[in-house]
Amino acid sequence: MSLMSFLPRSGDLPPPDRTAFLLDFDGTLVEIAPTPESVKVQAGLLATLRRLRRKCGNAVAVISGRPIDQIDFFLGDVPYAVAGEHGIAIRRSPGAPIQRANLPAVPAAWLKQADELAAKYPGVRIERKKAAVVLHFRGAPDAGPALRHAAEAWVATDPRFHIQEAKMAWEIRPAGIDKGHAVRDLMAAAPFVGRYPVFIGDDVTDEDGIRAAVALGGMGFRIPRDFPDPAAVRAWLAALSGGGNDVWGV
Ligand SMILES: O=P(O)(O)OC[C@H]1O[C@H](O[C@H]2O[C@H](CO)[C@@H](O)[C@H](O)[C@H]2O)[C@H](O)[C@@H](O)[C@@H]1O
Repeated sequence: MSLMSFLPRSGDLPPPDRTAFLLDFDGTLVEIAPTPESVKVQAGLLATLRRLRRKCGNAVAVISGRPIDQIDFFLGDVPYAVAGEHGIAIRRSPGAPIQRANLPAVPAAWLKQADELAAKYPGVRIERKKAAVVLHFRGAPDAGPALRHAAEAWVATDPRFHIQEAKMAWEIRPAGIDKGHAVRDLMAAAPFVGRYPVFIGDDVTDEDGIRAAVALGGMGFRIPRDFPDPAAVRAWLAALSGGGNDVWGV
């Protein structure tokens, strides 16, 4: 497939000094892997993001469901800003303090039951975050409905929490903050403020970011609707980062 055949309306982008990139991580910049820790950052991605940052006056952020320290592990200080845990934690620039929304912790009883479910269904992984717990069933697909059933029973007792549908996973987390919040927060300050936001994601949680980018007058793209896969996103960003300022070289 040629580069041009999958480019989503790139000609509509304003020049680099007026555009900001807000990028999801799993399934967008990197391919989905069997476990959260086994994702591979493809050769060239870091160089592409560095070039894009230079070209766009630093207006490049990663907005992930992962905690910020995991994004740091995979991408270092390459993104200028990082939002983690679907917007609960935000770091506005490299080295800046992380700002966390004040949200309730997942009840200890739910965490205990989650561990019991993992023991009952080999292959199920429990990922704990500061304000959430993720029930991963990529290693045990048949356990998905039972895990969902348990999660629904939990949130039915406490309306402060909801279930975030994810890829082969159910995430139980506090309601009220989503990736749209992260987009609005980052876009309110330099170097993002006043720019045209371009959000790229692949999952249900990214729809909040896409809606927010569009509401701010920008664009949102979703894999596989607009790009076939993360390789296509990386190729597009690489072309933009290397192109001329007039038409972004693509
Ligand atoms: O918002 P994202 O950056 O897309 O993060 C979403 C979740 O990604 C991770 O889980 C997903 O990716 C794993 C690695 O490819 C995969 O094994 C798993 O099945 C997926 O659900 C991460 O573990 C979660 O914390 C993120 O919320």
